[in-house]
Amino acid sequence: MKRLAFLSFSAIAYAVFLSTFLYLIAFVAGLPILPKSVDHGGGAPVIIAVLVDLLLITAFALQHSIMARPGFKRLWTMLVPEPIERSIYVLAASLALILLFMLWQPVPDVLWRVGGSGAVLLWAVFGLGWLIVLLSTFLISHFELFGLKQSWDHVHGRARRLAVFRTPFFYRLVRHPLYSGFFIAFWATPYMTLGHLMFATGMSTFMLVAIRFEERDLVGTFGEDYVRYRARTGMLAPRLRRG
Ligand SMILES: C[S@@+](CC[C@H](N)C(=O)[O-])C[C@H]1O[C@@H](n2cnc3c(N)ncnc32)[C@H](O)[C@@H]1O
Repeated sequence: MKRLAFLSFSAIAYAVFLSTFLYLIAFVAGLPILPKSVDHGGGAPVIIAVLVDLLLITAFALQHSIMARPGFKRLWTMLVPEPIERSIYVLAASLALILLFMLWQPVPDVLWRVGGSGAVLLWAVFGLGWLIVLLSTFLISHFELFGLKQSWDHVHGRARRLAVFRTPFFYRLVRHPLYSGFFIAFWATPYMTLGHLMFATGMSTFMLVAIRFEERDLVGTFGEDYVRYRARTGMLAPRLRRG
């Protein structure tokens, strides 16, 4: 019974994540039909908008960075059941994003506006970024990344498996293709406002910091395999020269 309750919780967390992820795509695209997007809804004075937006990005970054650390997970799983620890993380990350969507204050000053075929090209790059994000989650292990696999295994009485070092497809060339996809999706736009620039800059800074922490953990987990991989692979873009 408890196992099924865990699985239901993980399924709900996954559904919340999926809805949040889809909303994020529309939010960054600035779709005017949304109640709130990076460019629509709200109307605070610029200084208030900048402060609120920076706080929202910082809250998201802190939630993500703290809850992903092995030390935090060790302490946290003394309080919460291990099979749903990842689902709680996924739910917390989604809630931090929902908070950002709700309270985001657009700063509508336009920095660039591209029309015609340039706009089509930029939208295509934007779509490609999201596709890379989604594909990368499946390359690493989509259902494990979003907590479903852990509670599924628990229902079937399977012991928790150790992390496996993988370098499939994009990962052969780039160590963090999922983040590369986010970089592309956040920056490729035919209509860049000051608010969007703040969002893209804040999230990009967070990802660069997150990579430092993640790589430290990955070296701790996979040791020399990861050190050698790091030496031969690009961080966010493929290396042009081998060395
Ligand atoms: C949100 S994913 C991001 C993965 C990577 N930073 C990227 O941008 O593609 C984070 C999880 O992926 C795992 N991970 C990252 N690189 C990995 C690899 N080469 N093999 C296995 N797991 C990896 C980390 O341990 C962490 O649990």
